[in-house]
Amino acid sequence: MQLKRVAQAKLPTPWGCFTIVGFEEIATGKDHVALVFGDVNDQTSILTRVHSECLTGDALFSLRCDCGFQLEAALKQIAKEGKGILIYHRQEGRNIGLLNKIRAYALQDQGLDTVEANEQLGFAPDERDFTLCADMLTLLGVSQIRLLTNNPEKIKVLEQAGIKVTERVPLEVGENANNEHYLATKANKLGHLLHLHPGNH
Ligand SMILES: Nc1nc2c(ncn2[C@@H]2O[C@H](COP(=O)(O)OP(=O)(O)OP(=O)(O)O)[C@@H](O)[C@H]2O)c(=O)[nH]1
Ligand SMILES: [Zn+2]
Repeated sequence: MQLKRVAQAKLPTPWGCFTIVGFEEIATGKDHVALVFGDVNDQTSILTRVHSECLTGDALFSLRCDCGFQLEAALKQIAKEGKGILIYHRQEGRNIGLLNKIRAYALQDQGLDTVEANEQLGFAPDERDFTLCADMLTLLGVSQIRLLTNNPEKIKVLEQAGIKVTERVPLEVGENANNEHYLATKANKLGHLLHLHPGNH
């Protein structure tokens, strides 16, 4: 276990009242949170979103990516379902950090795609470690999930880490004129399962 559970409190949102649970990585002190809705310990397969931190999309309204739209849609869907979990995985920029993501954006402004930009900066296309998310689920007493994602790699790593993913629930929102090339690269180079509508927004 790489994390400890530290604190929890109510978190009212426009879509319902969640419980925010705070975790700390034992090795580094880095914090992560999960938003929990309803009874997630009833032995059913729990609707879950593993959301990677994206300050620009989640909080600053960026249209370069689909993150903010996915965050809102996932919280709404979990509240509508009456139970579920959103893990807010604090590995910004696919874990290269905010400042390197801005460097990667600058390279994309010069014509590189999201994968080439990471590589030019000396990083793998995706540096995230989803085993931490499996640990958060374990600390929440959840071992079986229906995962809101378009990324098959997330399912693979969570299953290897001992979480049973009984279903993939697609989360395709937020396509726009600014991110269509970015989304196409995710589909073509990173294996994301997306149905895109280029030029049709
Ligand atoms: N390095 C880098 N990170 C990015 C870029 N654009 C978005 N991100 C980060 O990518 C992460 C989100 O990953 P995505 O590839 O959008 O989606 P995913 O989480 O793999 O898959 P879904 O579950 O389908 O959303 C967040 O941490 C963003 O900050 C970029 O151009 N470069
Ligand atoms: Zn984003």
